[in-house]
Amino acid sequence: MTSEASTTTPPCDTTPGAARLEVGGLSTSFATDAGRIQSVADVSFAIHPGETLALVGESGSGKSVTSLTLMGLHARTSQAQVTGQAWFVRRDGRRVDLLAMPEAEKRALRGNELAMIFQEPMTSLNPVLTVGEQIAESARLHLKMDRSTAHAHARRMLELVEIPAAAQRVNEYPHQLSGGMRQRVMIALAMACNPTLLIADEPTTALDVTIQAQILALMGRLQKETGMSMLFVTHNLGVVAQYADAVAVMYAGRIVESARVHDLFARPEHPYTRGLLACLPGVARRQQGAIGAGRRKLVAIAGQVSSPMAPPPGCAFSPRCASTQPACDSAMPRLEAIGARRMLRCIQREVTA
Ligand SMILES: Nc1ncnc2c1ncn2[C@@H]1O[C@H](COP(=O)(O)OP(=O)(O)OP(=O)(O)O)[C@@H](O)[C@H]1O
Repeated sequence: MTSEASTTTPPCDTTPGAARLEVGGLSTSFATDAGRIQSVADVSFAIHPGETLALVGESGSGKSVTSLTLMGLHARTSQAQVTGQAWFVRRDGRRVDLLAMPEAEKRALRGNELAMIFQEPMTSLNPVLTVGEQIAESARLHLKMDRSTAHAHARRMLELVEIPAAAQRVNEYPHQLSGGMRQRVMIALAMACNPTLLIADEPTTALDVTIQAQILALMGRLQKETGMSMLFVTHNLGVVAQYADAVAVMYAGRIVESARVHDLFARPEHPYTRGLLACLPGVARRQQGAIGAGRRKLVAIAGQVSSPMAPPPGCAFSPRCASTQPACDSAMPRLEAIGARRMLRCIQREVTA
């Protein structure tokens, strides 16, 4: 652990009580044969009602671990150790800490007010139940519907996610559906109890580009209609530019920068964010009014992410940072508020300001 670990960042929202979810100083570590690894450290962000926060970062940066920690879905065998807070405003207005609540209470929230969809629906759909039975089961459990009302609800949900011939599909098994249809079923299942927060972990990555666009458009429409908030995990900044309201950039288990999407694309502050945006084709940047965006070539950031087993003593990005200086290697910079809904973890700004 680094010197910063003892001083965690408080929830980062500037208007207390306005957010649907306020995460503060969330850290998750796992026991492995080679020792305990810190997969996520001091993660803080806020999601407002009806808004989408995109969590972006390279593979292994801790996006999925953050989502699974919020849902309380780590396998028991992983011996996950979690600290921090995640204040969630329930439908009845009560503010509860997702990380501190008893498992039974959490189970009642999951699939109800709090739902999640994954990249590969086959891992979460039950292969031996029809898609209708799966949606109906959730409606019976959480909405206390009787059998026939729940079955009718399942069909309506399939219609809502624009599955053609829903009356017939409701009686089919997951393996009878295409990848895009299965992802729609996952969304129907997640939406069955009208969640107020949906966590979507790379929900379209496994699909081809046309189907991806359809699914993203569908999710955008459902969000508008229901007013739910969304945590959208992705490594695709083009998707962020088009669909998210706010964005938090993760690097090696930590948030390095967060902002409203337009602000981040127009004025990226962290050298890592600048590197990521340089990798983005001009069209997505222009959509967000990014300064000086042209038809850029895709550029990869040189170097590799440090191993979570052996993190560097200071800023984890320092070994790859073009503007690093000696102070960057002495202590992990803190995530600091630098404006309305803007956070930055970098000492460069203090030095150059
Ligand atoms: N159960 C576990 N036990 C040990 N290490 C884990 C466990 N789950 C995740 N990790 C490690 O935590 C780190 C973060 O993983 P995570 O899956 O959150 O990354 P990610 O940003 O979601 O990547 P991707 O985009 O590839 O899904 C990685 O180094 C991963 O190997």
